[in-house]
Amino acid sequence: MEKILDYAQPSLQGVLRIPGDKSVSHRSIMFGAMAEGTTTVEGFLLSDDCLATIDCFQKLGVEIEVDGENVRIKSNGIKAWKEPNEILYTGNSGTTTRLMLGILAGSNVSSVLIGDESIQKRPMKRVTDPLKQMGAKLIGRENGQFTPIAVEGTNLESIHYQMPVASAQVKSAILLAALHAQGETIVQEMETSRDHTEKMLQHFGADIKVRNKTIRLQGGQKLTGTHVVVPGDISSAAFFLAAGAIVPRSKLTLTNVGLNETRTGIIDVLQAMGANLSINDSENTSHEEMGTIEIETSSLKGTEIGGDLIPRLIDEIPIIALLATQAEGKTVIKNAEELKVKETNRIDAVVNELKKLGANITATDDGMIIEGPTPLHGAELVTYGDHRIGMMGAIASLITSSAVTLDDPACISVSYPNFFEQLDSVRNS
Ligand SMILES: O=C(O)C1=C[C@@H](OP(=O)(O)O)[C@@H](O)[C@H](O)C1
Ligand SMILES: C=C(OP(=O)(O)O)C(=O)O
Repeated sequence: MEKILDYAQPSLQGVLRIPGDKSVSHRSIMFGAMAEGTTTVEGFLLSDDCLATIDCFQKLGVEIEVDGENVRIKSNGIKAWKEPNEILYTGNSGTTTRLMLGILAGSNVSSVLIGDESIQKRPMKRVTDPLKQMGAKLIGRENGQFTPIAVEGTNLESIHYQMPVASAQVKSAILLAALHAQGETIVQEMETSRDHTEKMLQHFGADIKVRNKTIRLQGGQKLTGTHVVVPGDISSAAFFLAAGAIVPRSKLTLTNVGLNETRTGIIDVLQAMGANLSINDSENTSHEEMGTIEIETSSLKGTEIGGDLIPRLIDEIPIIALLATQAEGKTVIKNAEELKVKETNRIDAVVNELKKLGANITATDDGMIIEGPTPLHGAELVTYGDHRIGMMGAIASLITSSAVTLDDPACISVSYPNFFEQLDSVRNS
């Protein structure tokens, strides 16, 4: 059902505790299911994508109890999983689909993976190709390019793999397969992508070496159940960082924000644009860095975003584009062609929807160019079923001169189920 967002010149004030990181939440379940013993998770993100991951492992016979944001996983390790008698449904989640392929390849069960309409269009060959080189038995639509994909768990060999694309999902699928393969696997990245898998492997007791964008992992290592504290998701925080910067008379404090440096590109961009923000990174209860960020209404200037910054903010580009519409001068986003294979083609979706609001924005082959500042007006926006496009539209509505209609606000629960509740809690008027 559509949602009409009609806010009369609001300001934003208050404190928000940012909900759990989606990438770390997925991995906490996956690692807990592969490990021997009990794993307890604190701050788990109860979003549609992460619930899809839980559902897949429950179908594999892993005992998982969810009590609010606390999750308990009991497993006797990957060899104890049972063959699922149902298809594993990965919903809208690229992370679930791609990482599961790596994990299942080295298990001793046979299974079939399928996702929603968006997942069925997203490229899987980037994962199935290296996994097949490791000996994985995978059969997917169009030669392993798309789901549904059937996986027959088998004994895997190690691989020396030069990543052709900066993708943490590809890297993680290979590393998780490598854990159950024979010999040492080496993965070389062109640009450093998020390293939650590497950090969590260490946290669960594995020996992994990372140096100069080269990762080495010896196969046959056992993981041991442990306690995981999930930091808040900086990709979710990004929407409120942007809102705090562009909505007049605003000041927001965001607590519990994950500050892993492979994810903090949004902070670098806000600083380059001249935003009024401060970070206190003294909270230290997780194996991942976390802290509090304060942001105030800011005068922004355009900036250039490309190169190795892109993987550090890939999911934040929709909201950065909105920021850029309010910045003085030109913002150029380049080397971001990966946006075309996300939940939807995010270059086209961002450009189409921001244009409807009156933005001066042009799509390029590998990104977009935005000229600002431009006053924005209301319009009927399409989310394309993409949570990040939906949240970009909702934040834009805080500064539009008239109402914004979102066709499918429900898609936001893929990563941020309490987004509107949190927005209402800091919004005056
Ligand atoms: O590994 C992960 O948890 C993710 C990796 C990124 O995707 P790619 O690996 O396709 O870049 C990111 O866009 C996605 O939201 C989550
Ligand atoms: C791209 C995203 O997630 P996934 O690839 O897991 O669907 C995202 O959350 O923006």
